[in-house]
Amino acid sequence: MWCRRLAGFYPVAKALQTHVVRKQVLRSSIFHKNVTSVPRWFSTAPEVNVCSWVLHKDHLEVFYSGTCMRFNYVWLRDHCRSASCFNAKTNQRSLDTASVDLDIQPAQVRTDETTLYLTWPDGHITRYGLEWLVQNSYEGQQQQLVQPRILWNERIYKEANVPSVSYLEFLETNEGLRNFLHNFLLYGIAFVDDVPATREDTERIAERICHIRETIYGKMWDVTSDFSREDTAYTKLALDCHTDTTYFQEPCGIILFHCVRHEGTGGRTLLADGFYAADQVRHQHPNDFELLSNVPLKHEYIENIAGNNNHMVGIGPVLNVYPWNKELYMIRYNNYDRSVISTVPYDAVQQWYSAHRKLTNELRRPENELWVKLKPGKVLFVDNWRVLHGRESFTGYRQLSGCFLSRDDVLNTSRLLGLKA
Ligand SMILES: C[N+](C)(C)CCCC[C@H](N)C(=O)O
Ligand SMILES: O=C(O)CCC(=O)C(=O)O
Ligand SMILES: [Fe+2]
Repeated sequence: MWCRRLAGFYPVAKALQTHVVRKQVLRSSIFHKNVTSVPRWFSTAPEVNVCSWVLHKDHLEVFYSGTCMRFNYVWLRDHCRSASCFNAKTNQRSLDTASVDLDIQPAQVRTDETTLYLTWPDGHITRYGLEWLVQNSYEGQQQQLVQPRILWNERIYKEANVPSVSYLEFLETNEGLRNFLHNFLLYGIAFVDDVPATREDTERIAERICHIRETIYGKMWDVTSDFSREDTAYTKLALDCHTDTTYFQEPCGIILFHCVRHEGTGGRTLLADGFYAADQVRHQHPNDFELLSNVPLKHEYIENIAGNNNHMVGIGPVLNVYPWNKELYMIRYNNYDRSVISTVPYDAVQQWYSAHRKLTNELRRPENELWVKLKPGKVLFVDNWRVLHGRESFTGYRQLSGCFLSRDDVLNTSRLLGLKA
């Protein structure tokens, strides 16, 4: 663990044991040339949320609310929330960061029960709420998920009995929409029932959340087996699980599928939680996980038919993780659209194929597959950055209406409804 815990760090423990309450002002003269840290801790209160801090040569170490945080001095100056540095109305920085001396150090530091006060050499005073610091420090962020989720296989998803929302609740109540988005964020899939089986009503459902992401497929699209586009999706063939638009630099965040007509057999939809599968790889074969998150790949879409001339290229690894907490945020997996691998030498290529195979094996485990038959009236939302979809081959006329949404926009609406997203 990066952060030194209370029990293991003597000066803090000692300060707490003896309930030392010292409100002191430290002058910058305590920075001795050969001393990298000042071996004295200062605490503000003997109670649970005691704050202790120590000035080091190049950072301020703050212990508060069970978290040991280290702050760079330029950062502390740059994030100043005073009226002259930050516009609280627009939430924008007014301070010109380039005007901050990169060797800046505070002239004075003190804390009380709730706040850290820093006085800078020019006399400017910065105040930080201690809770704000916990929330916004690197150490605090490492202990949090950007997006809390429930990873699932078939059993977990089915046992959760996640309710669908009805067309009317979804359109007419904020609670209906909020519950729907809550489940969608947790599981990466969600259903709206009783939707009139038309393109227009599917569009209405989409636009209840945000505006539609128009792409080379248009705003609303229909998938029929007419080979109207140069892609296997437009046939009756089975499709292995994949994410869509891997060949966009930013793959579409959300897909809506509404099977408005099917007269025939087969055509069930396959869903698999890519993050569940990737997490199995992370635990069982950490090096493979690492490789899949580091090797960038190209995906490509080329079509040349009347009215549709496109050449799209997207570059990025299969697994995308936030560097500070290793949380997965996007999987880019489409073996149909994966282009030439030319970004790594031959020996890494072998390892990459082996890692890719492990992920594929996880994705294809029958117990990880959720099969659903989409019927007219049921709209499926898929988090295309997380959940893979596929389909069984089919016979007869089948028409799938749908559209894409941008992830940013769906998260925006979710946040406005009070959800953590
Ligand atoms: C969903 N919609 C029918 C519009 C797109 C079909 C795109 C198929 C493509 N192979 C991909 O995976 O992106
Ligand atoms: O036909 C289907 O069920 C899905 C086709 C597909 O993968 C797509 O349209 O992206
Ligand atoms: Fe697809």
